[in-house]
Amino acid sequence: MNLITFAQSIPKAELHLHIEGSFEPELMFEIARRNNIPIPYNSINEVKAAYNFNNLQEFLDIYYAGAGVLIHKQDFYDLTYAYLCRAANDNVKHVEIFFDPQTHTHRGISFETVIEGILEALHDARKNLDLSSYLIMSYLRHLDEDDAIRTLQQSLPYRDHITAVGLDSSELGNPPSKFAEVFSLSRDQGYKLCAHAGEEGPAEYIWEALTLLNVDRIDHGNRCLDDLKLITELSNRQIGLTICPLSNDKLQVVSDLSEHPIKTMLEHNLKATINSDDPAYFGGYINQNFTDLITPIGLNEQNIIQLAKNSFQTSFLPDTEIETYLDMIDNYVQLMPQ
Ligand SMILES: Nc1ncnc2[nH]cnc12
Ligand SMILES: [Zn+2]
Repeated sequence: MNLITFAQSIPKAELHLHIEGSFEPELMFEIARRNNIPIPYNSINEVKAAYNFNNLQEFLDIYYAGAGVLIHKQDFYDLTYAYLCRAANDNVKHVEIFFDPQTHTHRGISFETVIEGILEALHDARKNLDLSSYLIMSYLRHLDEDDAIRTLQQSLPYRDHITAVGLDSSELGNPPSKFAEVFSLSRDQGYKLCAHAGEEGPAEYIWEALTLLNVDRIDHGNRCLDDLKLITELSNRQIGLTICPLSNDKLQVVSDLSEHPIKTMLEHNLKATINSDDPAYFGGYINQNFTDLITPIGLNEQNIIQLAKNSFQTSFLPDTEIETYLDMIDNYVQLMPQ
């Protein structure tokens, strides 16, 4: 079996996926049409041509505009179910999905509409696709902390359906320290914690996420490699890093995929994982992220096995379920044809 097929077929978890970032242009056109919302593009090709970004903010401007056509519970259901089908097709067994409630509540869409559409799709995928899933509610860091606290309060009726909270959007100038209180309140509610840090922001933001927010996992974290002490801390504590190679390439976090640091991270014993972030905008889902790295950085079979194991080991699943998935990977490796 060649390495590409090996990476595509290995059981894996996806831990860094913004549901709004899985909005394919075809579905965007369809939902815009049925909701009677004009969009500033004449064709799918015109949309795709606009997906050319010099940095995170240029992407976010287009991403928030795209999310603006989502109005009804059915829209959120369709968006989520479409992603889950693609994930299952990539041999993803468990997903931990971000949603950005404030992106929608600020447009007058209720928290209930958003979450109920998403939860119904997650439920159907458990049944129809045998796909396990958790939901992560992400606070928008370009807004203030009081807004995040109001969002936390809105989430409480759904407490049992949300596993963790996250922190995303424009990183530079919006350090984790701005959100220390809402993260502490979220932990009091029993939510697990993660935060985007060190994507465009400095290693210092990763320290803040660890020491001021007390996160269980870091999203991205690329810039940890600038700080030897931080590498040691992350490695000693085996903190998960949800790395997104195609995102890093498209947002110019790395100059070229051949410069991608994930292999170096594994060499430092960091718990790196591969994820797709916003696959509709960055050119591919999780398997594309694996396979596009194989040649440019020389990802080998052992690296692929390690990345797949890391994805379950750093998930929010209970230990017994993690063990079951690790056994599934071992069986897959043992039984694969040479
Ligand atoms: N890569 C990313 N970084 C920060 N916020 C995001 N929201 C969606 N994708 C994001
Ligand atoms: Zn992200």
